Amino acid sequence: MKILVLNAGSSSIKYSLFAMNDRRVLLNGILERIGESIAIHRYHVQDAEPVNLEIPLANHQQALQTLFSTLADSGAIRNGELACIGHRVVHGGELFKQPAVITAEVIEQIAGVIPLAPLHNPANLQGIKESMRLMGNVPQVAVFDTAFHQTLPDYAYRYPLPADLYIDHGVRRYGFHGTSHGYVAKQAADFLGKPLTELNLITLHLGNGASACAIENGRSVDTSMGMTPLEGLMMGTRCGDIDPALHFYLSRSVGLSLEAIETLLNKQSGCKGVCGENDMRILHDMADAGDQTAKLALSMYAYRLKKYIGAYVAVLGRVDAIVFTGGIGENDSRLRRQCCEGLSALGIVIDPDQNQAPDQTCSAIHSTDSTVKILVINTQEELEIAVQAETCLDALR
Ligand SMILES: Nc1ncnc2c1ncn2[C@@H]1O[C@H](COP(=O)(O)OP(=O)(O)O)[C@@H](O)[C@H]1O
Ligand SMILES: CC(=O)OP(=O)(O)O
Ligand SMILES: [Mg+2]
Repeated sequence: MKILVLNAGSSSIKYSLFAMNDRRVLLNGILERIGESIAIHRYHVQDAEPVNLEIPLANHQQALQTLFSTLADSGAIRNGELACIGHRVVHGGELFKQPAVITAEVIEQIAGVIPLAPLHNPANLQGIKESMRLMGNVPQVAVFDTAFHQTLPDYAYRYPLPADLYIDHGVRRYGFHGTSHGYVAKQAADFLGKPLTELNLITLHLGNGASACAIENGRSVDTSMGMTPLEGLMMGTRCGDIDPALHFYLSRSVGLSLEAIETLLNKQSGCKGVCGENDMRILHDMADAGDQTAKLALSMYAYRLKKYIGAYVAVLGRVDAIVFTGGIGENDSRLRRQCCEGLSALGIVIDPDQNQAPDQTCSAIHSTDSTVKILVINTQEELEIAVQAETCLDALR
């Protein structure tokens, strides 16, 4: 059985094809810069050389046509072998606590939460609609970033705002990256040899978008992202936590429109805003060369992360392990060291040598006197989406 997973963003589509019997990646790729004059298609068929092409892709329809013909040409699936397409959907509101087989009603429900996720859900939906059109005979399943956090208690998910904004308009914390937080939590349980239902974890998903999650007995009880993926940690281009009154000031005194503020806080802030770059590798190179703005951005990133670690220790009381994941969490040893520095009073102590070069899939980087285990785990969001899509379809059979 083979499952294709699509992660459609506003200007890119990431995809992976899995053989579910041994969970092997048969083909994966990314179509980037969709809608710009020249788009890029990078893909890798198992056992072949990676391919990097520049091609015109005016829209998602053309991008998906390219994807499906690449799939056909690769020989990775023969007639009827594709059991399912799993789609990442960023926002499921309060409607989706589990993955859902896509029907006209589900499409309508996903469209219904577009106002809560105007930067994400439209692209996810476009990916769904186009693949329904091109591959209508293949069952399709939506897997939601928000679903894992539907276990938050009300005092964690409500904002201190008038109640009708929640009741009538759905204004609350939803949280994101749930597929990743849930996946690394299961991996941590396997690694530690304990049932997940007996573990308290702080999981830190640090990629371009970044979020922290407090997991109590295997269930998400708090998370740093909010109604949208803008709240919480400082990120590559997003500001994270900020004084909400800033918006009034930016509007009244700086003269920015609502759209300009939205773009500023989502795309021009975070590391990029502070030092002009959002790739952590470049930030470190700049800082090593003496750039003060990059040093400041790195210090701010680590400091804000450390505050969330402290907050979630308080939320959980007992913490079995902290898990670093995502491109930054998995690769950036200096950042990991910096955000754990000075936390020995909380029982959190990194081993400098173990921290240098952790194993790719899962490894422990805490010192022997650390009461809290510190793990680096390679997240596999696409594989987890495939597994959840498979489970969702099996439940219907
Ligand atoms: N070796 C590395 N050292 C530091 N940061 C890294 C390294 N490799 C990747 N990263 C960072 O990972 C981030 C992207 O993470 P990723 O999880 O791939 O993002 P996405 O949210 O797009 O899935 C980038 O900021 C990149 O700089
Ligand atoms: C929800 C979100 O922030 O996703 P990403 O990290 O893929 O941007
Ligand atoms: Mg990622």
